[in-house]
Amino acid sequence: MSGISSPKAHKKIGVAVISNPKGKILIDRRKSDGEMGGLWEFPGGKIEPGETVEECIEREIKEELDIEITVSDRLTTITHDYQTFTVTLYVHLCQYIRGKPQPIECEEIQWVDPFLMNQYQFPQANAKIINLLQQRGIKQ
Ligand SMILES: Nc1nc2c([nH]c(=O)n2[C@H]2C[C@H](O)[C@@H](COP(=O)(O)OP(=O)(O)OP(=O)(O)O)O2)c(=O)[nH]1
Ligand SMILES: [Mg+2]
Repeated sequence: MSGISSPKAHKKIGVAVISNPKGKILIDRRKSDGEMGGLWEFPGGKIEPGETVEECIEREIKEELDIEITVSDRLTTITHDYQTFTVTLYVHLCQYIRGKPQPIECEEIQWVDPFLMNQYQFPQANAKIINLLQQRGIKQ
């Protein structure tokens, strides 16, 4: 044990669970070269200073996918410790309104049934989101 360790970065992320009228949810695959490369995620990104979570989600979805959505209730908030940083995901349910999703910042996009999400590889922090979506699916 030696040396001074600087605290881990803590990223605060607005995350959109966008559903369409068929009950499918939009996921995107992260670029293969970056952090968590090639993993699937729910679209979203870093909350900027002065921004609400809802504003962040609307902005990120326009920037990343160029579609129009409605941001509804918070589904959950998850804090997860990765090896090199900590992340808090502020996850909101959202409804797809219009526009064809464009893979502007990602590798690819898919609409998936929540019960088929186990076939996709997501970051560790996402397990709870997927469980919640599957529980909701059963209740409906
Ligand atoms: N968007 C999104 N990010 C997620 C999910 N699960 C998860 O662990 N993350 C992590 C991965 C990234 O470290 C971070 C989001 O980073 P980002 O790459 O979308 O955001 P950003 O461009 O604003 O951030 P950065 O490149 O400046 O670090 O949150 C998820 O489902 N969606
Ligand atoms: Mg992002």
